[in-house]
Amino acid sequence: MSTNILEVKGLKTYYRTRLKENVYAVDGVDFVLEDGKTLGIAGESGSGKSTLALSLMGFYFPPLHYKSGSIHINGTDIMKLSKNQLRSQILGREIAYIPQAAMNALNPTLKIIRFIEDIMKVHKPELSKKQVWDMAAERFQTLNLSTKVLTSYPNELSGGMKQRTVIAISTILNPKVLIADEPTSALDVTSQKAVIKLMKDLLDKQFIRSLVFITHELPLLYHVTDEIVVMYAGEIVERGTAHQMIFDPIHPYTKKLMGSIIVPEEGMKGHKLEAIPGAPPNLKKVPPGCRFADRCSYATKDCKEGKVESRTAEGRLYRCIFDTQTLREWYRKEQGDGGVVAQ
Ligand SMILES: Nc1ncnc2c1ncn2[C@@H]1O[C@H](COP(=O)(O)OP(=O)(O)OP(=O)(O)O)[C@@H](O)[C@H]1O
Repeated sequence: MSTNILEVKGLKTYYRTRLKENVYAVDGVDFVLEDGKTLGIAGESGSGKSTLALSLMGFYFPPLHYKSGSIHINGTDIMKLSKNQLRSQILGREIAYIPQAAMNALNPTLKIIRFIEDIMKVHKPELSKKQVWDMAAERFQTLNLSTKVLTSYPNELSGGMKQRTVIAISTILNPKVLIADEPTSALDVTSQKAVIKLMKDLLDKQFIRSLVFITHELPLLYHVTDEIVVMYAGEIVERGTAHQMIFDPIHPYTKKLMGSIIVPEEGMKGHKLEAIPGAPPNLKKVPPGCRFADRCSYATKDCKEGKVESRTAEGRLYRCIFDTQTLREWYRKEQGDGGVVAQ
């Protein structure tokens, strides 16, 4: 029987700005991640991906606040834990998180081995310095990273190597889930591929069991994840298998997101490239109906005014008032309009 390593129900979190306004960045998110599975989270900048990641880790420090909902990590309700319990029992062991631009946050005055020693001092204090070195060297070798990296300073490493090193350090305790926020952004294509390969190696060698990979580049997820969710304005608007989401998106936003990609990935052929007109709604005051309605060419009065619930069809979930048949019919009529097909 499969178990859920991550279970999120009705999660709402928000930022309280200095002007005392609330930004509803994660606004009623539900999803589960089964043990052994990989999940991609995609969406435009500002859709709430990073806030969702921070929220999942229980990182509630002003201006970020928890409003409601539950987060279970491997069966534990993390909202019931103290900050200390969260740090000693969950973070690093059950779940590890690599924030955006983590590679640039490494203290430049410390050699890489020092970061690993610091983790071990907290989690495995019984290990000697030599044992920590041997363990780190073995792990780096297994992941095809040179052990020379361990004695290097962060600034001596290239961007791609720094990112792979951060990933290796963050997973040294074999967490069950790794949440990686934009781990490939700001890297050249070769380095991006090396990072993806490293993620796959971590999964294959069971150093991690599950992965949540966040990116604004939806097609990249095809190579690493079983399923993808697309976020828009703080909500999940569609969830399906990676293949469904990339080759047969149903929600008009996912469809447009795929149509706006600049560099189609291997195995995909881009159609007419088209930017998504307009901008996402202001998350301080979200519209009552579908949040994408103002940018959607199919939107009606009902979309703008009525509450739009998630619905399931063909094993996927999407938030739109139209059924899949109607949407597909419209897409067929506009064929060539921003779709992506398998080559
Ligand atoms: N510290 C903050 N204070 C107030 N609002 C914030 C803060 N950080 C983010 N936000 C707002 O929360 C919303 C969600 O932002 P978030 O960074 O989670 O989006 P994202 O999808 O991860 O975007 P990106 O890909 O650019 O990181 C946005 O409207 C953003 O402006």
